[in-house]
Amino acid sequence: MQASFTEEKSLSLRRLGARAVSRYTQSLGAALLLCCSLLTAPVWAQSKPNIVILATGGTIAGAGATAANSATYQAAKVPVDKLIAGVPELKDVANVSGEQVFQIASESFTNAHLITLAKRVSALSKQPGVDGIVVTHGTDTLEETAFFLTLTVHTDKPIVVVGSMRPGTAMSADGMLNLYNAVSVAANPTAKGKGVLVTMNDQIFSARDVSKTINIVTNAFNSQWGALGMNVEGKAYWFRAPVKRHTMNSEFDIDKIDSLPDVDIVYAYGSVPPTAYEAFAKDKAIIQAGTGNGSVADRIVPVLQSLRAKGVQIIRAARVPEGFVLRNSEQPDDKYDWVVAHDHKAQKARILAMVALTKTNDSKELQRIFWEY
Ligand SMILES: NC(=O)C[C@H](N)C(=O)O
Repeated sequence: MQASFTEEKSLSLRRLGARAVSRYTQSLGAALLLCCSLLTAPVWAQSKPNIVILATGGTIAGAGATAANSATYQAAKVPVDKLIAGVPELKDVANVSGEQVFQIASESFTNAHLITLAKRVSALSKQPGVDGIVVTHGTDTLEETAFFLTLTVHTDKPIVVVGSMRPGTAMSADGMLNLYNAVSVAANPTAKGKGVLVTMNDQIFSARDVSKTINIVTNAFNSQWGALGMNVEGKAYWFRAPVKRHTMNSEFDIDKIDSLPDVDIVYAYGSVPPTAYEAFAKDKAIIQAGTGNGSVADRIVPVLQSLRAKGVQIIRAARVPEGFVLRNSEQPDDKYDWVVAHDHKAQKARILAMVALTKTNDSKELQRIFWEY
């Protein structure tokens, strides 16, 4: 049956509309296809971040005689270019370059090493062509170096410190995946502004409160406050963020620090003698890793009061692995003009005290700094 004019007109309008809709759909589809192809372009086609690896030695650069030697090896043997060559997948996540700053086991780090490394990190972080920095480091003092960097390097670019518990020559060596995780995190924009990070055993820790707590397994690093997140197959999953001051929000700047004052640690125990404290009488500060809540033996109190009277700052930390030292609990800190280290273990308290003493020798200012960092 022939359709009437009106019907024909409406029919053609419908056809026009349908054609327009299908053309629009086709062009929309093409546009979407183009966007998707750009988004899923092969990794090499996307511009990748530039990450610099500063190598300092440690077990991650270690070598053992056989694959069974996971604990018997020599640290600080493998140069940075071989570390990078050993993980070809790094080029999938970043444009990587390497510098050999030192080649030492980290138990041999000194204050001079800390300053040299931090100044290099600071200089690199100021270069527009550098998007992130990875520091490979021995695990023994990794936490101290990472904390020093987070206190003194003014950048929001990701800085990630990484090590390994087994040499690359061992079965189930952990260094390669640790390095891949570290570069992935340093290349990840979501890692910006979180302070210096430590990646070990797939976890991402804050440099502030991570410590090596076990000395012969690959999950050697822990924080009593937990990891910030995890890195799995090159992707970071965050669950927490730091609340203490660091990097851009720090009042300390490595570009203005050329030396560090003497601060040493006394490890307290039943019958600890006064000589352990008097040995450091010329220091700017003595950290006591005290029993329990940072307690001080009654025979040691007058020794510390005498040292304080000579200008030595007394800082009470605890040898207990978890918890934090409360001011005036069991010890009259206000009366004796002592400082408490808050939740910092003695080795971290020493780093913070050295940095703080480059700016102040006032015990009330020191206490503020221990609350805030
Ligand atoms: N796993 C390690 O890296 C231990 C070594 N002693 C170091 O700190 O350099």
